[in-house]
Amino acid sequence: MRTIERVVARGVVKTYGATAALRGVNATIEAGRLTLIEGANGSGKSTLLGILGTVIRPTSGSLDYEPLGDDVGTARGTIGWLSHESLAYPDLSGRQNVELAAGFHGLDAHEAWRHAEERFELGSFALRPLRTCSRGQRQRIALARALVHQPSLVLLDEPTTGLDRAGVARLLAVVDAEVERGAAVVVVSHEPEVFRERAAARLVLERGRVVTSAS
Ligand SMILES: Nc1ncnc2c1ncn2[C@@H]1O[C@H](COP(=O)(O)OP(=O)(O)OP(=O)(O)O)[C@@H](O)[C@H]1O
Repeated sequence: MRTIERVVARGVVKTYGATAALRGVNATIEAGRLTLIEGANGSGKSTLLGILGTVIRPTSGSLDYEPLGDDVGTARGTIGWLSHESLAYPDLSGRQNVELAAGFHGLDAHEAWRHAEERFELGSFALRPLRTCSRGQRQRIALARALVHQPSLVLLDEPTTGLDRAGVARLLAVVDAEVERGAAVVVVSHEPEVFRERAAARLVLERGRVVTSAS
């Protein structure tokens, strides 16, 4: 699989009717480091993550997934996404969800499950229908699913949601391992202090604009 080394957003605008969610965002996301996106409710964080993840089309502006280029279809195969709506099937078990995602990426489902089970410490809860799992358990399965194909761009929207202290510690270990592996990891969080010390770059949004960009 070809990998993304850098994502460059230039002049990205996204409007929903009369609402301007993003008003000309310039940003560079680099591989091998954690980029933290911060901002108040409604400042455009999830919209920006959605655009980086190719699930939302910008109204104007451009995205370049270096060295793959601007074709979102090519980039999509190497993106891992953890979102509010974990995009998983509630009637399937966690294991089936992970195996399905592995199959989607052309991986051996059994092998992918064994690896995910060990890495994310997925206990017997992962064998029950997802809808019967707690929020924290679902979040762990969603993370396992998002990372099953070793994506080079990892997008995590509010990844601490529903996690207890041990869960947050486990999540941070996964974030560190992904950065170490060389992935570009982007986190949107209302708890930025949890990530700040390991974030090599920060983007602070205010009403659709980047007001602080530090690395
Ligand atoms: N599908 C949509 N249709 C209409 N307006 C939208 C849509 N998605 C987002 N918006 C608007 O765009 C703006 C930015 O929303 P976005 O969800 O990106 O903000 P956010 O910073 O992630 O917010 P939060 O911290 O509350 O999750 C908001 O004013 C929101 O109401």
